[in-house]
Amino acid sequence: MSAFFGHTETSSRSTSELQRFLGVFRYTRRAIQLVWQTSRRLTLGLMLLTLIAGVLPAVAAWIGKLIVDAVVLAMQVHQTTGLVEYQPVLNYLLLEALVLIGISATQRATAAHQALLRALLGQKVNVMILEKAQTLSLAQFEDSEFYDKLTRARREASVRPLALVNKTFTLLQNAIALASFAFLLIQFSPWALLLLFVGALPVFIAEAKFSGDAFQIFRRRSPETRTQMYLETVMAREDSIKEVKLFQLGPLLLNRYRGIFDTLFSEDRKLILKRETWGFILGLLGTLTFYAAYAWVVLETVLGKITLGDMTMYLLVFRQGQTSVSASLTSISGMYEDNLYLSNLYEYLEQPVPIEAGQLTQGTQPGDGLRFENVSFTYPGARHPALQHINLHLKPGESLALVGENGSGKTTLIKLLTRLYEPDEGRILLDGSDLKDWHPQTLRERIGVIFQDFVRYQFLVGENIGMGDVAAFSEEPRWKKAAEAGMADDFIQRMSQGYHTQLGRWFKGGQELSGGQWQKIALSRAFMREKADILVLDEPTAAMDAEAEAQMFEYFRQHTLNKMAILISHRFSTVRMADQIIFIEQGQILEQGSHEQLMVLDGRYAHLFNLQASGYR
Ligand SMILES: Nc1ncnc2c1ncn2[C@@H]1O[C@H](COP(=O)(O)OP(=O)(O)OP(=O)(O)O)[C@@H](O)[C@H]1O
Repeated sequence: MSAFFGHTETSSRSTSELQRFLGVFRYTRRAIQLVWQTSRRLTLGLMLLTLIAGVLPAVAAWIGKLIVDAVVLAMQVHQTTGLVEYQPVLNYLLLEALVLIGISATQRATAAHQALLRALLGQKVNVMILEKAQTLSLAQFEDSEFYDKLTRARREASVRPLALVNKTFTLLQNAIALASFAFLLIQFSPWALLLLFVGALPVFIAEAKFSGDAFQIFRRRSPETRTQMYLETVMAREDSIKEVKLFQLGPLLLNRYRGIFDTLFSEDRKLILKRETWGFILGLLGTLTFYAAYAWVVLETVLGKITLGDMTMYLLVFRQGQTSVSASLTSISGMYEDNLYLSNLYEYLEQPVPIEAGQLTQGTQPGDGLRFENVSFTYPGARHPALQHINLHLKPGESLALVGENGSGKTTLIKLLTRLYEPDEGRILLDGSDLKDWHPQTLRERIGVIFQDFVRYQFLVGENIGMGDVAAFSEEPRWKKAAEAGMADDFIQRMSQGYHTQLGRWFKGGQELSGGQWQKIALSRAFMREKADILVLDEPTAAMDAEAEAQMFEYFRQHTLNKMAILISHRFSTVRMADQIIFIEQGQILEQGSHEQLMVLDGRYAHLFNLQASGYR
């Protein structure tokens, strides 16, 4: 045994191991609650079937005994009197057949209940996972440890709650069956009962140990599993296959994919072989105890202490009892495993959600606009700050352009403004009040943002635009108005089904758009937000031709008279149109002012502007 467990355990250690083992069952109650909430009728049905299925085998064994005894009696009667008494035996046979039909009907009904519950529960848990995802912050999604938790929860947890409940019921069923077998067996000898339990114990201990190991492996390897999933996506998705083909990345990626599998598989193989070998060896103990009991019962029958009917019954009861004990113990160790997996689901569901406690729907100085006061921010885990001591003021009706090299912090500034992250230092004020104090809903309604990596929804063209304002998601006249502003109306009109054309390649009849066309869709989405008075465009025009970009920005300025507009662009021909320009370098404001002021300053902005202008000449 010590080779199996690797070391001898001290008693205090075994106590804490036992506590840990029992502690893991705490999710059983919650899983049952979850199943109960999913469907009371099905859960009750399942419980009832469990009870019936628990009692019927003992009844069948009891009738079996009556049949044999009736046969023996009939044989004796026939030998002594010559009479043939079929009737009692036939009656018992009929009864036994009915009980067996009952058993098979309960099995089918149980399977049907389980299948229905599985579908309902899978959906419920998936919705819970997705609902929770909506409440989490962007920073949580970017944290790889948290992301692992989410992946683990999504992969396994939707089937685990039902598995756990099924096992709980199986345990209950086996416990009932065992109680009824025990009732019959104890009349033979209490020792036989003890033998029954002792024979099954080693298998159980092995099972519990190995399921714990399997879970630890599952948990530890989730980064590898995630890499596998990622490689599958890269090699089999339409948006990456282009590059994979042209760069001939297939073999390289496949090799990496195979490599991960090989490492994981060799670990799996070790565990499987160990599990099954020990299962067999320890299972032998069970077989041995069965044959010991067999010999004992046979001996008692030969000695005439019990009838032939009793012998058949006891043997049947002992064998089925043994199956029930090992099934119960396997259920328990399986429950242990399911509980471990479920702990993962609940760890995810109980992940603290950032509290957005603000209540303001109006600022203390309406009309003051947007202010950054000494704002600094470092990404979690990053060594250098992404933004440092940012100060700016943008009044209603003004436009601001952010320029700077790649990675200088422009998008980060927008992420802070939209509260996807909180500043580490300083404050961001809207109409005189800290963004933190604003009601999140009001704030979201006031800000319209299109990021450079905006989402290309595989929905209808119109819906892609409608996404900009969920309240008007399906309002066709609004789609059109926004599309006109975003310069998308022309090409949409020319599409096969106009605003009802399906976009993307995922679904039947979907049409793909060019990069610039997608950007026009994204821009139109921004124009859907009629109520928003802060409009942010983070390089949404990079794929458009220069003329379209200038035209768009001009339109944008005209239609955002009392609004605040923030634009990130690498094109100085557009940037120059903004009232205020901020040049950011390595997270700090290097230069700030209007185009004219910055040109007079003759610094970095003027240098880059002239560089680009000479390129155009
Ligand atoms: N989610 C993130 N986690 C950690 N660091 C990040 C994250 N996003 C950006 N950074 C880092 O913060 C810095 C600023 O990035 P940001 O995206 O704000 O640059 P940018 O000025 O918008 O660049 P570009 O012109 O390329 O869009 C960069 O050094 C980048 O590596």
